[in-house]
Formats: sequence, structure tokens, C-alpha cells
Amino acid sequence: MIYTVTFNPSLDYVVQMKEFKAGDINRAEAETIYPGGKGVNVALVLGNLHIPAKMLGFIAGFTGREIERLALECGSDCDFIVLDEGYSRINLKISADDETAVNGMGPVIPDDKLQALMAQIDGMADGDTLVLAGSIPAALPDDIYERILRRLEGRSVRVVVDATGDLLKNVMKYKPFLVKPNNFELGELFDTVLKTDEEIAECARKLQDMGARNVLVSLGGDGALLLGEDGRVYRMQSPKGKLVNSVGAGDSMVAGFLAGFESSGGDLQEALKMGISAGSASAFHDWLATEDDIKEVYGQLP
Ligand SMILES: Nc1ncnc2c1ncn2[C@@H]1O[C@H](COP(=O)(O)OP(=O)(O)O)[C@@H](O)[C@H]1O
Ligand SMILES: O=P(O)(O)OC[C@H]1O[C@](O)(COP(=O)(O)O)[C@@H](O)[C@@H]1O
Repeated sequence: MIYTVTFNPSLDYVVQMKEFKAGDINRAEAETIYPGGKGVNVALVLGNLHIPAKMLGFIAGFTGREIERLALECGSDCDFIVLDEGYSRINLKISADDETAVNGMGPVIPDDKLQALMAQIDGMADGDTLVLAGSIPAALPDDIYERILRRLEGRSVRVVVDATGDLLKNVMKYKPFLVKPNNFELGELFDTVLKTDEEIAECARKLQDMGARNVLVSLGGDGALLLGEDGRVYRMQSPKGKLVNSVGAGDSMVAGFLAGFESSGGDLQEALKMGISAGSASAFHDWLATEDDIKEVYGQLP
């Protein structure tokens, strides 16, 4: 079973307009509300690919109930821990000439609820996959992912981490199966701006030296670079297409990678191809890609 943990799920309120002007009153021309948060999105895309996945994490208030309702409506399996106070965040995504986002803070997670999540983690079986994805509410310490990995030490649970900064750095010593920074996030980790494939591969190797087994660096419209645990650099471009909404493209890529890795018996080239197919298919659509969307993009790749 694949479990995804989202500490800070969201309702993504996506508005569209031709032009967005900061400091002005802007009027939406279309609006939609989606369940969001990185682990939630990974599980939704896995579900679209008929791969069983269970969403874990914390929800609160009316927004939290709506996240769960929308996820269930999509046929997802979830076991969220419900917080007694606060509400899950609403993340504003403005799709205009450019994309702008305002991500909320999210509720405070008290210790007893954190322990309830730890009990769920303890219940995982050998052979399971755990995806830890997204930011954490500000009140939590940034070693929280590390604490989860420490708990899993010595067990055969495959761990994927899609996070930034110290949250990501701190887990490296537990040798996660996969990490997926984008090129900006990877550069930030090493206080640099990455421009060339060589520079990206060099920083990916530093992450591998710190412990990561596979480092998948997403490059938006330029595709992705994978430094595999076999030591090889795999590079694939995204197909050309019209960008409609890139929210969730990175999460879709993680789902696609896992799906490709599983179906091919661990072929990293195939995992990368499926990752790009899912990521780009989501970027070319209003929301997360369906299986047909992914197949269509897959067919365009070499
Ligand atoms: N403009 C785009 N055109 C084609 N594919 C895209 C585009 N933006 C994102 N993607 C696809 O989605 C993947 C993840 O996108 P990226 O923006 O790098 O992730 P994140 O959302 O984590 O920053 C890319 O590797 C690519 O396959
Ligand atoms: O946890 P964070 O880093 O604030 O990100 C949450 C946001 O990221 C998303 O999961 C989308 O992520 P990606 O575009 O990186 O795939 C949204 O659904 C959500 O609003």
C-alpha cells in the first residue's frame, strides 16, 4: 500500500483572469475549488492510475471537512486525523498572464494528534511506501519528517520526501528512496542558483552523498533530471503543450514516477518517463491529470 502524509492539506481556490495587478481589485473570470496539498495530490493521481493509495494527515474545521469530502468524491481512501480547533488552510492560486499563489498557514497540531499520526506510521507494513509531502504548519519543528523516518529505521518501508529546506535536508541521513526538489529548491539548499544541467547534476549528487537514493529534479517546462541510485544521470524534456495550470504538476510527477517504477520492476528511465508524463499532463489541464491525459503525453515522449 502507498500512504501519503500531508501535514497541511488545503482547499486550492483557483481563479483565472487575463491579467493580475498587485495592489488593485482583480476580478476572477473563472473559479474552482479543489482538494489540495502535496500528499493529497500524489494520492489523487495514483488513484487516477488505479494504484491504491491512502491519504493521511491532519484536517480541521469546515475547510478540512470539505477537503475530505472532495477527496472521497474522487474515490480516494483517506484516514485523516481531525483536529479539534482551527481550520485547514485555503490556498489561493491565481492563473493569469503568470501564476501567483498565496499558501495559507494551517492549524496548530497538538501533541496528542501528532502521536496519533505516529501510531498510524507504526502500523505500516514492510513493503509499504510512505510519501511525506509538503510544508508543515509553522508551529511544528522542522525535524518532524526526520522523527518519522527515525521511527521507520530498520523497517522495509520505502520513503519518498517532497519538501524543501531543513525539512528535506534533515531526512537525508535516513536514506530516503526518492526526493523531488525542483531546480530552485535544490539551488536554495546549497545557496546557489542552478542554470545548467551540469550544475543541477552536481547539486543532486551532493544530496545523494548526504543519503538520498534517487534525486528527481523537476525543471518545469524543461522536463526533469534524475540522478539514479545506479549513479547515472537521466535527462528528459517535457513535451511541448499549452500550460493551463501548473498547480499539482510536481505532485503528479511523484505519483507518475512511483507508478512507472512499480510497473517496470524498477526501471529508472521508465519511472522518469511516467513522472514527466503525469507532471506535464497535469500542467496541460485545469487540474490533476487523468489516466487518459497521462497516456496521451506518454505517447509523445521518446
Ligand atoms: N510549462 C510546462 N510544460 C510542460 N510540462 C510542465 C510544465 N510545467 C511543469 N511541467 C511538468 O511537471 C513537472 C513538475 O513541474 P515543476 O513545476 O518543476 O514542479 P513543482 O510544481 O514541484 O515546482 C515537470 O518536470 C514537467 O514534466
Ligand atoms: O505544502 P506547500 O508547500 O505549502 O504546498 C501546498 C500546495 O502545493 C500543491 O500541493 C501543489 O504542489 P505542486 O504544484 O508543487 O505539485 C497545492 O495543491 C497546494 O496548495
